[in-house]
Amino acid sequence: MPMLTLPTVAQVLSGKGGVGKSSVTTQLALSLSLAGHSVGVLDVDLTGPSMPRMFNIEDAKVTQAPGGWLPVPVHEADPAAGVGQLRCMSLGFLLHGRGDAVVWRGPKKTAMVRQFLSDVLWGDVDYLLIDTPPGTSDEHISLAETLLKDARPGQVAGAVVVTTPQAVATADVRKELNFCAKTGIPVIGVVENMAGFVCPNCAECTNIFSKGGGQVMAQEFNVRFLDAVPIDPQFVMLIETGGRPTYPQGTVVHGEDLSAAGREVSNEPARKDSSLLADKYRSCSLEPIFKKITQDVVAAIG
Ligand SMILES: Nc1ncnc2c1ncn2[C@@H]1O[C@H](COP(=O)(O)OP(=O)(O)OP(=O)(O)O)[C@@H](O)[C@H]1O
Ligand code: SF4
Repeated sequence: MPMLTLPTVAQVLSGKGGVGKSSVTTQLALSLSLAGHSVGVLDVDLTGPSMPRMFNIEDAKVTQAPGGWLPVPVHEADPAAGVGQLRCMSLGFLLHGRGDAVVWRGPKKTAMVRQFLSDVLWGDVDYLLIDTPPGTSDEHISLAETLLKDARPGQVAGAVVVTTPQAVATADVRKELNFCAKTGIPVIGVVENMAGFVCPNCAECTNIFSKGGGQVMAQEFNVRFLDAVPIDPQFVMLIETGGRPTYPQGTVVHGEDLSAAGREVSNEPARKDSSLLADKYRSCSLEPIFKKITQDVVAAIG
């Protein structure tokens, strides 16, 4: 296999499922692109690809061009506004239906990961973020083998490791940090996600999943602690709907409050440029935290 021509690569990893890897990947990508960088996101969560939904580009199709696949644009660059382009590649775009199950054995997953790393035409992208499935499965081993064997020196920036604070999560995430050490993947830092819930009414912080577990783990492994990200109901909506328009607060039809469940306005024409997502991201209370995490990641990558 020839040397990879990828831009700087950072993987988002966690030994535990559901801790927010895909959410963190999405926010890092938006934060980087809104800071003017050109960004690619590769979704190697082959059995549960969530990037197309999170970016609100579920119905997009990947185009085959001479030399490889063209990734799907999330938004285009807008130099006047200081915004860089954002592109995404996911197996989700290649499946026939949204509910299709991917039941593949290891060799097929390995082949797909290698193909994603070599055959996607990212173009002029500054950073490539890779969203991974939980654990240390076939996808992780194939990624590590391919990147460390075929990448140029310095091309693989390392891993952002996501955990939630409680011991049951950090126990699994410790295994991921040991995996990084064994395979030689540098750890950029640890994000402690879902660290407390700040009440929107009284600003009281309740530590639903305990607190500080990610920070303690980072100290133990002598790696950078990037930040703690609280639980934010507005953020769930942003991630769940991919920025799609939802009914405004207090929309009651036939006695049903459509805004309460964050129901989407289905007849609203789709905004192809996903600028809605960027707008909602900017107004989310977690934006300053992700902005700081992104700056620290960029500083660490150098
Ligand atoms: N800080 C947060 N505040 C509120 N909700 C969050 C936060 N982080 C993640 N979530 C929500 O938690 C759920 C799981 O997040 P996500 O899909 O990013 O996790 P994951 O680790 O990628 O999952 P998987 O292991 O299935 O790939 C999503 O519904 C997301 O909206
Ligand atoms: S103090 Fe508790 S009950 Fe009161 S508004 Fe805040 S979270 Fe809700």
